[in-house]
Order: sequence, then C-alpha cells, then structure tokens
Amino acid sequence: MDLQDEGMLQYIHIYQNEFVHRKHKKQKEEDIAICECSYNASDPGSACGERCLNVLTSTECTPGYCPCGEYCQNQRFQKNKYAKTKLFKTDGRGWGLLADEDIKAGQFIIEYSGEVITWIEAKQRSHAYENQGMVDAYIISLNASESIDATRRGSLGRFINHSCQPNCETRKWNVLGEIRVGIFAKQDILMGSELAYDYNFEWYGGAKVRCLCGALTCSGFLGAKSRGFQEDTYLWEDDDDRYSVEDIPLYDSAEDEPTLKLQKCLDSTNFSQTTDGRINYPSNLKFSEDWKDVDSRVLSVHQQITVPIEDPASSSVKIESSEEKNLFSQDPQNIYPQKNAMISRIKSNSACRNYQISASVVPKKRSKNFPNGKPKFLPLKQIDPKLIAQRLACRKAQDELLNYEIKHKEAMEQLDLLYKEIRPAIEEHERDSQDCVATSVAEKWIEVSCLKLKAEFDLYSSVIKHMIFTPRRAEADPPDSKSEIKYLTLDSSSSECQKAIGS
Ligand SMILES: C[S@@+](CC[C@H](N)C(=O)[O-])C[C@H]1O[C@@H](n2cnc3c(N)ncnc32)[C@H](O)[C@@H]1O
Repeated sequence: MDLQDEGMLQYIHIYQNEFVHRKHKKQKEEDIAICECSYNASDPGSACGERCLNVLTSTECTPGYCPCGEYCQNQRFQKNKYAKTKLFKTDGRGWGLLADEDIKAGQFIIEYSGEVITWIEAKQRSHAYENQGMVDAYIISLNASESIDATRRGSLGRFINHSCQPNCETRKWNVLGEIRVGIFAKQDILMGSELAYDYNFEWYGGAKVRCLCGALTCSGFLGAKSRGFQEDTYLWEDDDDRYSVEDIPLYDSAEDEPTLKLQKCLDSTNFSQTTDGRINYPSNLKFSEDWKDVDSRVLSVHQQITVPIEDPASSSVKIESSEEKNLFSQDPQNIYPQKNAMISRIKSNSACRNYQISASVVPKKRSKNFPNGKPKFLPLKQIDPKLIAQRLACRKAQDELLNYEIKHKEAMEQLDLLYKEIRPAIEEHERDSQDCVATSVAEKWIEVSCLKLKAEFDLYSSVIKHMIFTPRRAEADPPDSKSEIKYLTLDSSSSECQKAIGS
C-alpha cells in the first residue's frame, strides 16, 4: 500500500526522541538508581520484574549498574521492546494502529517519540502546521516546558488515535535521566483491536476536532481537557465531519495546578491578606526583583520571627502600646529574606510539587480570624527575642529564650549553606527543564527545612510562654535596646521565675 497515495503525511521514522533545543542529559553516577533484584533462572520475574524497585518508581535500570546484568527486563524503552502492531486506515479518523498480537494489561506497547522542543516552539509549530492546512496533529506535552513533536520525525506511536474510552494510556518513565512517554495497555487487548488512548492533558492539537471515537461517554472533542486546547483553537473549514464546532464544555487543566489556585486566592484578596491564617502581609509591601513571580510570594520562609498577633495566647498578654512597638520590627524589607528566592526556584518547577516547602495553606476549619471563611486583615509584626528577653525579670527565662534564638539562627545558617551547596544542581535542573531534581538534593532540603521549622517552633513557643508567664522587669529599670542584655534582679530561684521556666 502506498501510504503517500493514501493521504499519509510523509515523516521520518525514528525510535528515540531527538533533542532540538538542547542535548540529551548525561546521567550522573549519583543519580543512577540501582535496584536490589538478582537473577534466578527458575524465576523469570526475578530479573527486574514487577517487584523491582526501579519498575515501581517508573525508572529504567541503567546498563552496567543493574545487578541482573543482561537478564534485566527493565530496559524496555532503551531496547525498543515494543508489542507487535499494524497500521490501518480508519473510518473517518485517518490512520490508526492496531494490535497485531494479544497484549496483556500493563504491557508496554510503544514509545511516543519525536522531536523534543520547547513549549513555545510547540506553539509556533502548531500554528505553522495549521497554516499549512495539516489536519492531524502530533504534538504532545512532555513536561512543564517541553513537548514532543512527532509530525516530521516520530515513531509508530504517532498513529495511535484518541478514544474517550481507551484501552491504552500514556505513562512517563525516567530513562537514563530523561523523561520518555510510553503507550501502555490499560487492559488485555485482543489481536486486531484498535489501540487508543485519551488525549486529554497530553495533547497540543490546536484545532477543535470533533471526536469520532464512538464511545458512549465521548466528550465530543479531542483533547478538550488538554493544556493547549483553550489557547489556540480554530475551526477547520472543510467538509470533514471532525472539524466543526458547537459549544464545547470548556475546561482548563491549568486550574488544577495548586500554585495557580493559590495565585487566584491571592489575587482575589488583593494580596493584603494571606491564605494561611497566620500572617497578613501589609498592602504597602514592596517586593524586590526576586519576588516578582507568584510562587515566590506564595512560599514563605521567614528569617525573622513572625507570630499571629491575634493568637489567643499572645493577645492575652498585656503590653503597653509603646513597648509593643519596640518589640516588633516593622521593616517590610526585612520580612522576606533573599533565601526565599531559592525556595521559589525549587518550587517553580513541577518536580518539586512533591517537595513543596513551606507553602501557605488554606485552613480547613474556620477560625476566629476567618469568621466567614475569609481571612481578616492582620498587620504583620516581627518579634525581636532579644528585646523580649531584656524585659523578662528572670535570668533563666532570658537564657532559655536567647538559647532558642541562637538555635534558630544556626538553623537558618544551615539552610543558607545548603542553598549554596545545591545551587548548581538546582540551576542545572532549571536549565534542562527536567521533571525532577535529584532525590538526594530534595531529601537534604527537606531535612534542613524541618530543622528550621523545629527551631522556629521552639522559639515561638518560648516567646509566647514567657510573654504570658514570666514577670516583667521593673519600670524603673528601662530596657536599653542598644546595650547588651542586663540581667535582672529577680532571683532565678524565686517561685515566680521557677514557675515561668517550668511552665
Ligand atoms: C496523533 S494523530 C493520530 C493519527 C492520525 N489519525 C493519522 O492519520 O496520522 C492525531 C490526529 O488523528 C485524528 N484523530 C485521532 N483520534 C481521533 C478521534 N477520536 N476522532 C477524530 N479524529 C481523531 C485527529 O485529526 C488528530 O489530530
């Protein structure tokens, strides 16, 4: 059969992705995942079967590192271990691919390979293809910033059509440090059946194409839920049944992104209010250049100490207003330390959704601060533990508070050091637009962040405890914020002091 005569667009067959805007990533030794399988001749599943740790995490074994050596069965993308398939001409949907053997549920069928391009390039190409009058679209999304275009160069995977009730699905695998897209069987598939997967969330099609999959649950249009669908849709003006448009249910998958949900929340509150229920940023707050992106604003690690001033514990403390002013620093420039930029940068890519650090969280319960479920404006206050300690009339209490402050500072310094250490990895991660950072980096970051949170917690609770329970120094002995702390006359063995420390 002459495919050209049958209306098939000429394309070049390739088995692996080709990188147009960057090189294939080199897998670093420390990032190679080594499983714990061992080959046992009497048990075929032993050599990286479904129990293999790498298989369970959708990562292919790296040749030369897998303990099963040549018996490893977890190199299907690398070795093109495809199911037998056959091209056929469909009724009204162009070409399609069918199973040329019985296929088992979960089986790897074929890789969707093509040219790896940036998302911007994908948009431009999509427009160009539309202008050239191309009917079929072959661009799918790979990660947050890259797409695979199989229009001119691709595997047979490019011929698999869409179905709203599919027998296949796409899955992303980590293969030698790169993410690759495979088509897998969702169920047992009999020889001769057409293969189809759901294009939603994957497809960058351009046109609103009427779906002819015939499923009872058909959504009406191809990729109606996919990312690119809303932005660049247009109508085909030929007689083809597929290319006419009625009202379609609009759905923007981007709305499912947690960061965008938060952004919407922030927008609607004019950013003078926050979503986390503890801290409200002043409306006159100015962000530095590093703080222009939304994620940076959403995420917050506070170098200085902040406490909710309407917290039941702290609001019960009676402090003269002038004194209170001294205890809280109001300089908004100090509220957001430089290191937040780091966190936002880790956060700014999809990989770190799993490793979200200190993101503001909307409280589920209604609190006193949110009588209608909406946050009420509370001015942000910064506490200076040294000043608070100065006012305490008990040496032990002062020591305790200052001790926690030192620990807090140390934790922040550790965070700084770690940032310096991992900055190259993060930058490389961003440059290569990978879907994941090295696990070791993410783990370290989580560990140090936990230390920092614990130090913050200890310090806050100590501040609150002493503001409530520890007696203040006498008025006659006014605090001197510039001098070193003067220890006070109250005897640490006094019952009041003991009560405060022990409470
Ligand atoms: C990745 S290609 C699939 C192969 C294509 N049928 C061909 O002949 O090359 C995607 C294109 O196939 C067509 N297509 C796929 N599934 C369809 C469906 N369920 N209904 C209508 N057209 C479909 C659309 O034109 C879509 O742009």
